Amino acid sequence: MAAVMLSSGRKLLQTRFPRPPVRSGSARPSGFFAPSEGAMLPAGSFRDRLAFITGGGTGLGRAMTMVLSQLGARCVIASRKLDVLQETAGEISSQTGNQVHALQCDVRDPQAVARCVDQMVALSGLPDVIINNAAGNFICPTERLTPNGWRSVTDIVLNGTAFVTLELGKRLIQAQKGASFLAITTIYAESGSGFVVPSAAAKAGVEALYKSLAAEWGRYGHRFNIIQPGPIRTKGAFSRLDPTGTFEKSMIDRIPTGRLGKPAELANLAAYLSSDFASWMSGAVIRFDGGEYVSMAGEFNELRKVTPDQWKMLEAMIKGTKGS
Ligand SMILES: CCCCCCCCCCC/C=C\C=C\C(=O)SCCNC(=O)CCNC(=O)[C@H](O)C(C)(C)COP(=O)(O)OP(=O)(O)OC[C@H]1O[C@@H](n2cnc3c(N)ncnc32)[C@H](O)[C@@H]1OP(=O)(O)O
Ligand SMILES: NC(=O)C1=CN([C@@H]2O[C@H](COP(=O)(O)OP(=O)(O)OC[C@H]3O[C@@H](n4cnc5c(N)ncnc54)[C@H](OP(=O)(O)O)[C@@H]3O)[C@@H](O)[C@H]2O)C=CC1
Repeated sequence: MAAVMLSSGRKLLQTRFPRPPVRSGSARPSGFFAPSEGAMLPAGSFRDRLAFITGGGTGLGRAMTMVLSQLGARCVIASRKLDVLQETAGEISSQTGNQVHALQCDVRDPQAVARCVDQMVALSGLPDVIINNAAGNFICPTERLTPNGWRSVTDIVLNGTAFVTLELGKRLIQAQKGASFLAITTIYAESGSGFVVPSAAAKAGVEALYKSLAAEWGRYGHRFNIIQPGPIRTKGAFSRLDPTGTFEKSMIDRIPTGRLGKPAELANLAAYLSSDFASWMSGAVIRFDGGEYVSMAGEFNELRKVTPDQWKMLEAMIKGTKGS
């Protein structure tokens, strides 16, 4: 705690500062921002709730399924690879004691989505929580992209999210059941980004879809929110976006909190947004990136590299300038 003193000597307020780095002499900001893992919400927050998570077998989808299951939810995870889903479902349910069902579903195919929802309804009913997390992506100069390459990403990300949302939305409306919809996009959905253009275009489309439905379907008891994660190590993402590992250090260097995110951190935010604690939250777009986006955006942020001695010199030069 640090007190701010007024000139009168009176204490104005007390501010809590993050703990200093553990390693003395370390200049890495990550020491200030240690991740907390473990479920953040009270136990039982999702008791009697059913959650449907696309791409729930791997990476961030797996982490979100784990936290929801720890908090009492029954979960259904769906993607193309049934063996991967079944392994994850078995591991999570044996740890949490709550049911996790694995259903094969290619979200690019609206009929497959309808069949998957039929199977979920037969097993457990309609969901209270829907997380559109499935995605495809790869780095590629846009002039090298084929129409099929474009389709392979946009079909999963934009059409897949739309097919899942339409299928479940219509059935929930028919059943007069409210639900929380969450989409996982990315920070460049807002800025755009070269070299991942199909993903940028599709994720921007997902954001428009979810913001639009937040306005239109609130009357049916549906909330729609979006998380834009920054870099979080998963095999699926890093093997396709930094296959040689060359860019990781420069990426971490531009993140003000000095580290990558952790799947469990993202999962806690997703659980909060999907929970009753967030029942007044709809249409929100939450950037969750350790500060990477603003760090890349600010024109002067590279001045972090200027040393104190260099600042002395710069200040003298600036102050020595007379006139315009
Ligand atoms: C300064 C650099 C910083 C680097 C930072 C690194 C880390 C950054 C982390 C931050 C990440 C931010 C956002 C992340 C968003 C994500 O979505 S990550 C999730 C990634 N996960 C996945 O992609 C999993 C699923 N993916 C797949 O299944 C496949 O990759 C694919 C291609 C999307 C779909 O598979 P499939 O349908 O089987 O498709 P294919 O038949 O294999 O291919 C279809 C067409 O696409 C062409 N293609 C495929 N790969 C490439 C490539 N690498 N380059 C060019 N073209 C490619 C393929 O040739 C096919 O087209 P044609 O038939 O015309 O040949
Ligand atoms: N990791 C990161 O740094 C970031 C990730 N994100 C987003 O987070 C989410 C999860 O990514 P991450 O966990 O890293 O990567 P993964 O590759 O692990 O996750 C992608 C998931 O999507 C599933 N999937 C792909 N295609 C389809 C399909 N046609 N139908 C159904 N499911 C499909 C995959 O399963 P299967 O192969 O079995 O179909 C896989 O489980 C994505 O939306 C991604 O865009 C955003 C920003 C940063």
